[in-house]
Amino acid sequence: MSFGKLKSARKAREAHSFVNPGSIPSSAGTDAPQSAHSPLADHTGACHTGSASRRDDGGPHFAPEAPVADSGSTVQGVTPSVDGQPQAQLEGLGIPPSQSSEKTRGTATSVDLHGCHASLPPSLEIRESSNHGRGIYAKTAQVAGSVILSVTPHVSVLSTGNLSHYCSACSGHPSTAGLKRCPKCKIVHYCNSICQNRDWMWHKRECSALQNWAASAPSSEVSTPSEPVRCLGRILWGSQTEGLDSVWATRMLGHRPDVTAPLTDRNSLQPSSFESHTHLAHSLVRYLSVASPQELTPYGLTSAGDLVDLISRLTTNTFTLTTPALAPIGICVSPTVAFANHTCDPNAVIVFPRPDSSSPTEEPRLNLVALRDIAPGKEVRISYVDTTLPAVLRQKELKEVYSFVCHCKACTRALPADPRAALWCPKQCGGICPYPGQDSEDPENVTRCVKCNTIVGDTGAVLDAVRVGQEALDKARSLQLSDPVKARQLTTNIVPLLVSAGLTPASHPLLAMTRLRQELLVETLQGPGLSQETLDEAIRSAAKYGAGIQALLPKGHPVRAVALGELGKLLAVDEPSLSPASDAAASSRFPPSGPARLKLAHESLVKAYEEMLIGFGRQLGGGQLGREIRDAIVRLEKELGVWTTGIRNVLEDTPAAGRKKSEAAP
Ligand SMILES: C[S@@+](CC[C@H](N)C(=O)[O-])C[C@H]1O[C@@H](n2cnc3c(N)ncnc32)[C@H](O)[C@@H]1O
Repeated sequence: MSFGKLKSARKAREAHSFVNPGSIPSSAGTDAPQSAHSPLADHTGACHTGSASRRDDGGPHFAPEAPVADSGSTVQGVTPSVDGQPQAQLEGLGIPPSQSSEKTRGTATSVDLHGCHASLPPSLEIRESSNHGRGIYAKTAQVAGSVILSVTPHVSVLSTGNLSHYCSACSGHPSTAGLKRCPKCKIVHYCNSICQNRDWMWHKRECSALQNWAASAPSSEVSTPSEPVRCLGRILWGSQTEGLDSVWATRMLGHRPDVTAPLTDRNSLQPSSFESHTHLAHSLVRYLSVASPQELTPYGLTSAGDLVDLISRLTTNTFTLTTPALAPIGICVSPTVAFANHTCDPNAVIVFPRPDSSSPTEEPRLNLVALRDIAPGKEVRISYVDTTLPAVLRQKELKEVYSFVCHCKACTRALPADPRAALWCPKQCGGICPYPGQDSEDPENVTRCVKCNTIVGDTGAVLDAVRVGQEALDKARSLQLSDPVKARQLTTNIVPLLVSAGLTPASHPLLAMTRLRQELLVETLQGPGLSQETLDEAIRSAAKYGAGIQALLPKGHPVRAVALGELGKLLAVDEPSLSPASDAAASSRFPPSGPARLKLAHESLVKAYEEMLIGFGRQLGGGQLGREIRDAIVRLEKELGVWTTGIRNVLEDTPAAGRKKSEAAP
């Protein structure tokens, strides 16, 4: 199989995360390119903002639905911008400090949506509970793999680094014809004039704002505003277009608490987020060319505080926009899906599968898919964070970004050891030991195998390895694009260190490091210098990552399906140098060579396809990725057939040839 097929999967870095709901990845400067949630986080991200839908005439407009809280991903991690705004201007905006406030919520039952969420099918309803507000509930049974809800997000924007690689209207990634650049701003790109015309209503005002921003940017690195800024721009211009009194705009901007009282405002901000929100507010006013808070009135905002409220809602209610293979490429807002609440053991996920049947004018299409059967009356829950992370890290993110403490079973259940934070038993009995506590000075700070009770000797060394691993992971991620060679070298050094410290493949940060290593190795395979050694090392990383993921995520989880698919694709790549059949060592080596390797590839791809039918929607055929995997299976079966036929011929020919020879002998 040719190598090109790998490319589509290669950047599916965190699969998990926010919606990706899971997420808007935390990225550095406000105006530095930001990525969405980590892919591993369950892709979930919700939004709190309003909704807009496309008109039949092709022009976008805001639907008459009110915005609601979204879940999912978020503009978390929006940090101070580097746009050159002097800090003193922050005070000038008069943004008030965070205060605590008490939220009152009704107890129980169905919520009157005031006709605001026409996109909600009859199989679902919104109910409100006393402890986590409104949520999506199944009215009828939902089977694992069924699409519970499918909507075109009201607003979606690409992350800055992806603006020239994906279409700003449909988020497509045309491989052959290439993308056409907007001749005016020279920043956004489209598949063709259909996509360009469809986006014009959104892009019209954005186009001049982008040009103004670039003209005043202090350097080329910050010549494009970050995606949260561009997303907010589209939301505000959209509110004006639709009318500030429209249901969408009023809910979006918090004008009508009778229709919806957004859960998130500046009062629920964590102190850690306040600075980043303030910087985002600064970037936004610059983008809108607003010189004072008074000039925000045409957008329905009466003060800088209103602006911070809006940013807070965006932060907790934005979903990560991903490719069909879960690579985060931007953010989007869907007020209806934003009703979905969080759990670390979700029964649903958000994906963007792009099935064969999809029309580019409806893409990007967000699909909420059931991961397991959901009985009538049960709440449909997604995860806002990467569920492969240990509870302590999940809780930290939920608190900082979404301002709540998760009390789900995965967070509260007293497990003897969570595989996300575990070591192998030092006696190698097959059991695992939980990570020791943080206080390595404490003589009582022991950890033991949950199976045979053996005590881990040097807990300090384990804690050191975990800390060094986390630092190296952060560093390698930050270098991934700018200096991939250095990033790869870091993974080469650190993975063995974590393994020798005893960490299991599913534990953090080893799992994430293995994944990053796989990505970086796959990058090097794209060029002409494909070596057997690098290919095999990429396969080993993919296999270890796959084993870790399978220990943590349920069957059918899209992240797990993608991991299996990537392993299968790597195994199916033509080997640059086949091991000679006589090489005795080759029979016990992983990965195997020749037909054994192809068989393994076939097994992985078939498993991946079965799981994709769940995670990416059975009625969508697993989406674009499912289609690709199915085609890869067919190609591989042909290839395996050739091998099998070749072997059969050799077996059949040998005695026959011998027979012929002896028959011919005088
Ligand atoms: C995207 S909204 C979800 C819809 C929200 N419940 C509402 O009524 O609008 C995200 C917010 O819902 C609340 N939430 C979601 N999941 C929760 C959970 N498991 N426990 C407590 N609060 C939760 C938090 O306030 C969070 O910031």
